[in-house]
Amino acid sequence: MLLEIKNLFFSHRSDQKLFQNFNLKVEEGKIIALAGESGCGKSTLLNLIYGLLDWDNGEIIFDGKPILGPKQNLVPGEENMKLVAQNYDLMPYSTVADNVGKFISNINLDEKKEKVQELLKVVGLEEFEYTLPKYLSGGQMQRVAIARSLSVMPKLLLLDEPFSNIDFSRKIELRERLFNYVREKNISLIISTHEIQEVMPWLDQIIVLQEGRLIQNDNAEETFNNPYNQYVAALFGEVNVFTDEEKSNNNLSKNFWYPHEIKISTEGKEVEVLESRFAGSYYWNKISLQGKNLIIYTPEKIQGNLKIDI
Ligand SMILES: Nc1ncnc2c1ncn2[C@@H]1O[C@H](COP(=O)(O)OP(=O)(O)OP(=O)(O)O)[C@@H](O)[C@H]1O
Repeated sequence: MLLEIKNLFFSHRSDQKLFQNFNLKVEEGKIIALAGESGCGKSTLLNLIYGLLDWDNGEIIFDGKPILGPKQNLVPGEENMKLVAQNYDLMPYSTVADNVGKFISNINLDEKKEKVQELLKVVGLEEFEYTLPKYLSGGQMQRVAIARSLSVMPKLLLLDEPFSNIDFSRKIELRERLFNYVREKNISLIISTHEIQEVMPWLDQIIVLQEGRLIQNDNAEETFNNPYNQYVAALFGEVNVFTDEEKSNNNLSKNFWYPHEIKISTEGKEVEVLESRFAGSYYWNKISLQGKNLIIYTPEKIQGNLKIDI
């Protein structure tokens, strides 16, 4: 096991109960998303794993050794682990290349230069090699910090919202190159995100936190298809929720239905279309099933009274 958290208790303040007897095991070589709504404890958990916070009770074991908080370990951080936090901590008077190469040994300068080039390519910053961080955008600085963290070939890389400042088209390129790179180098990755859809295709596992509790820990498909509760389902976007009573009254197989799962059909339950709006690659529709409003996506605009398959 690469990482094991055992019976961890931690709160930022005495009136807060964030992690209460928290347990987690992470195997080597996995790409894992740490998901959950804002404030659920994602950044805190990454900081705990990296040894930046002192916890009240419990253990964090990384690569067979206990992680120590700042009270016991004056220079936080582990040799085989890197954290890219939301502040990127770049050296302001050094170029992008020097920042990326900060942790790479100077013994073989040609090799170092090659490695820096390779990493700049992964994050798409080849043209900014000689630029100083102050001339970079927030998203570019974030990418420099990611490249620097990869330079040491950590066994475990912790990325806190790595795409938060990066625009959509760049994000698509970056995520593919980044995930392929860590996979190729067998670097385990824990990436915190509240945009789970953005990283889904690359994930081995999703860990869902709700107010400091681990409520689901499954592969992406299982988490999507069998969300533990409404909170988990809602991480994937809009969701229609049926109570147990509504589920049995309507003879449904499950409580949570994503909009794309409910289809217009020639036979089925009668519904009234309340709204139908263009949403790009689909129409977003609000329909009423015996007074219960549902959201469904359709390829065409719909109206009037129709039937649905659910
Ligand atoms: N230094 C701190 N002192 C006191 N409370 C804190 C501190 N840092 C975080 N918190 C609180 O702890 C809880 C968890 O915060 P954390 O930043 O870990 O959440 P998060 O899931 O990473 O949120 P986001 O997605 O918005 O980054 C929140 O309620 C937050 O207000």
